[in-house]
Amino acid sequence: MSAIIEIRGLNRHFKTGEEEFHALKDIDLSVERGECVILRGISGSGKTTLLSIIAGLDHPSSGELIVEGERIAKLPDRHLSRFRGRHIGMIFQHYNLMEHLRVSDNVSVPLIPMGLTMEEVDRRVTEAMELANIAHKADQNAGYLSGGEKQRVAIARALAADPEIILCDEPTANLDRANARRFLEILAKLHELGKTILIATHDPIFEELPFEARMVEMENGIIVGRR
Ligand SMILES: Nc1ncnc2c1ncn2[C@@H]1O[C@H](COP(=O)(O)OP(=O)(O)OP(=O)(O)O)[C@@H](O)[C@H]1O
Repeated sequence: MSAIIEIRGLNRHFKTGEEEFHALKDIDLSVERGECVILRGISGSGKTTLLSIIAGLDHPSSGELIVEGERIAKLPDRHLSRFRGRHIGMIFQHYNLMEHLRVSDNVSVPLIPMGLTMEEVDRRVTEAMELANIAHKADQNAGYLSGGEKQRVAIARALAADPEIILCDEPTANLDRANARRFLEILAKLHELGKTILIATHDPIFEELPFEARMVEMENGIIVGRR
């Protein structure tokens, strides 16, 4: 296996007035292709900051980050968004759906810049909705869905471009336990498909994942434990 994400000596400082806040401190993390990594830690430990940097939504203050062989912090913005669109799917706690649009339209959004034929867009959207168990709501407006269904639309949207890497930030925070368990089942399917998955969470339900995952504990911007 080769590392799909390689992080070495990564730091992130934020300037707040005169103060400098050190949100990530000397992070080393190597994630193999097809691996599932659970980043755990209390609120404020740096999980979201780390995921945002891996997604190229934020930049490290120093250190090295290589994703799919690219030093992404060095990519110009235009290339970075294309890179992200192709390689990274993101599932966040707030789903950011376009509520007045149909489920299938929401799922097709990441495919728009890819210049695909209508048939190819339809094929990918249908496949992603089936994988995320939301195909039966394809024509419904996203605004009328339940919380669990909205999340499944967000999952389908993250999968539409068939990215190798899936990043999830507190994905079960707004779900009841039954929907959280359904989310674990979808993750198991993605794992079987060989996706590389990183999840930031403090939800103990991830102890029940039906496949092997690596636990990485964060505290105050530092990785304090791994297993
Ligand atoms: N843009 C910013 N400016 C200043 N401080 C920031 C900024 N972004 C994050 N931080 C700080 O960095 C620390 C880590 O935040 P982060 O959101 O990564 O934590 P987290 O572990 O994901 O927490 P949660 O579980 O609550 O989402 C926090 O103390 C936060 O206030």
